[in-house]
Amino acid sequence: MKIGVPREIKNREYRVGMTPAAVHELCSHGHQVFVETNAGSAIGFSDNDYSQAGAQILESPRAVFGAAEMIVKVKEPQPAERAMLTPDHTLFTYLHLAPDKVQTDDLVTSGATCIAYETVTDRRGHLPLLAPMSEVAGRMSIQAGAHCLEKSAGGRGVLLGGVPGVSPARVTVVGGGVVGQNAVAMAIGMGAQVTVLDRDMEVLRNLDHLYGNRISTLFSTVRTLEEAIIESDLVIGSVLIPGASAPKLITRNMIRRMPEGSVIVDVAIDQGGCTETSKPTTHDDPTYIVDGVVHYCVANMPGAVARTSTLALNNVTLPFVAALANKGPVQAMREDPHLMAGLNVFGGKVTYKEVAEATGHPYTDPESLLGL
Ligand SMILES: NC(=O)C1=CN([C@@H]2O[C@H](COP(=O)(O)OP(=O)(O)OC[C@H]3O[C@@H](n4cnc5c(N)ncnc54)[C@H](O)[C@@H]3O)[C@@H](O)[C@H]2O)C=CC1
Ligand SMILES: CC(=O)C(=O)O
Ligand SMILES: [Mg+2]
Repeated sequence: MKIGVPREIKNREYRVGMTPAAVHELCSHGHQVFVETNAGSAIGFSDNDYSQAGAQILESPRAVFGAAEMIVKVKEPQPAERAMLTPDHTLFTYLHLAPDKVQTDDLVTSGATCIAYETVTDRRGHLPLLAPMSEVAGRMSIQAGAHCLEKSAGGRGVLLGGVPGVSPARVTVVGGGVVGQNAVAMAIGMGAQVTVLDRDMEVLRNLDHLYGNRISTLFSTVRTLEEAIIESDLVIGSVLIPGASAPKLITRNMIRRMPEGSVIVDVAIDQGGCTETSKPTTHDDPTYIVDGVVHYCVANMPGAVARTSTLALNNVTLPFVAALANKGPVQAMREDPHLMAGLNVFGGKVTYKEVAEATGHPYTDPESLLGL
């Protein structure tokens, strides 16, 4: 198969869809890989590294899209990239379609086969292609939050760990999944006082087992959430209902009652955000203030630590890229229901229920389309 790796064009996005090691693996299976010039140069993967791995370097995104049958990326395709997609393309990348009707409409119009990393599943029902970026974003969320709590960033001037004789900051993590668990680990490491809310008792039991009375766990209801939020210095928004728009659990009324200069890091912003006041921001301009509360809502947080993130992402995507290339996308999905769970748009039809519901497109069952 002919595989294309364009340079990412989202704001401050330095990750790349395939590392030279991944390219080498694909080429050794007999595939052809086309990499856009400088696709990885910002994180130490030069054009020469890719050439030595067996790739052909092309000068423009148009040349890559023109040469390739499958496009392997990191972030959702931007408008200029969507305009280059055709029914002959398979697109394998993060998509986050539910809160993004415009992108969904464009992918439907393109006729391409669009497989979203974030809805591919595994045997345990987890999301293996989202997990490494959630690990990164969860760890970063506490770093970002600690910085936003500083006065110069608009925060209330609180140190997460406090000092002897002065209480530590109160950190509330809403959603104890992969982002949440990594945020908890960092917040504890920095000496904060941590509360985690979730609706899955197994998640809360595991956290309790790990940290005992170092943290508080709360079953998430409107009441417990409200009580925790209004007392927090730092809130991490990390809920997810796979494929769906994030529920707006944290209301404007709760935010109004938080202390002046407190901080919300809404990691769930890529699915639309879990507060009523969240809107996506960029690494260039990551925060804004509503009712005295600093909001950090960067939708591609792992892009800031792009080398670590690219290596972590390739560890999990490579087996799927290889299966798609070796078998062809339709056969690969027929043989693997977990890969098929990633199919969001196919031949002009929306094949993921939550995306169809959120964007007003009719839903088509992927099994029927793939002839199962
Ligand atoms: N902004 C960024 O750069 C990045 C954002 N993310 C996003 O972070 C979000 C979280 O991802 P993961 O931790 O991997 O998901 P996950 O599925 O591992 O965890 C989500 C948790 O939310 C919980 N939850 C669902 N409804 C809830 C409710 N009403 N109250 C409390 N908890 C509830 C679930 O039980 C689950 O434990 C996703 O939207 C993901 O796309 C991930 C990586 C990077
Ligand atoms: C998951 C995601 O949105 C990211 O890594 O940018
Ligand atoms: Mg206030």
